[in-house]
Amino acid sequence: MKHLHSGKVRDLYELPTGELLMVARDTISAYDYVLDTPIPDKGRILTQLSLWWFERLADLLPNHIVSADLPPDAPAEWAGRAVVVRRLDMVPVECVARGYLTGSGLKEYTKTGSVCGVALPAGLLDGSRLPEPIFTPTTKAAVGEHDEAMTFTQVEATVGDLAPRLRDLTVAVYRRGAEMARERGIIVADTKIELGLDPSGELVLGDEVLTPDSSRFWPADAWEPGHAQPSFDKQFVRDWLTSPESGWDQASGEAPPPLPDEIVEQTRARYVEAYERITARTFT
Ligand SMILES: N#Cc1c(N)ncnc1-c1cnn(Cc2cccc(F)c2)c1
Repeated sequence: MKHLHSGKVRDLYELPTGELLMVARDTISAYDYVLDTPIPDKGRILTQLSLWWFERLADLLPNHIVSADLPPDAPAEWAGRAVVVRRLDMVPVECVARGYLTGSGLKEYTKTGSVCGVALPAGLLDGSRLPEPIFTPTTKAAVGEHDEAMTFTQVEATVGDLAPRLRDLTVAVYRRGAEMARERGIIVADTKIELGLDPSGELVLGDEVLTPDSSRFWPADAWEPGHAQPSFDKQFVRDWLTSPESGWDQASGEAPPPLPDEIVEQTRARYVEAYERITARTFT
């Protein structure tokens, strides 16, 4: 099969049928680096979680999933982490919705009092819940570049009449995911979805959806506005990398060192826990 694209943690191939195969790797990224040490089963866990969400979002909009069965000419090791999807004409906007303020949104808010042109109440802190979830689109930056915030006017200039539908669908997907995850003790602070047009001009949900790679997952019981919230899945990795034990100096510009087995195991357990809590299924 033909290799089309490699992201930090996923690859995209074209099948002889013209459909695409989206393959999730066991890699994890932290501090803008793809770490050398894989997290066993991460690709399978997040693929299965995403498939579970696609089913629960099907009443909101159609999706690109064709099959979770491994195509005949794909390597057996991809089983459970490769999904056949139909080809879409992807919208050139990263569709992001935020229910909480942190990261680049907080940075913009601190400077301007708004995010992507949306004015927010004064006095919000890192991790504050927003009065309502907001659409905070960005450009699709080239590899190695950073996405740039877009105002709704810029989205309209880019996609025309699709703009309000991108906004409404992105916020609706976020609301559904955030509500269901919160009932299971996980805050989804924000999420990025990919939308594309099918040949009939219908907007279709692509990519992966509501995973810890496409969203910020926070443990609800640790939520406390005013400082950076602990990541549900990446905190063990972040804490070790920034501890003296790793010997890594982030300011050096050098790539992080390999992770100890203990950190790998704890991180794998967090992915399993997120999957099992949200889906109420046992990961096997
Ligand atoms: N999903 C989807 C999709 C589709 N259904 N049709 C056409 N293009 C795409 C598509 C193009 N880039 N990406 C991002 C991406 C995803 C997975 C792995 C990667 F390396 C990169 C998605």
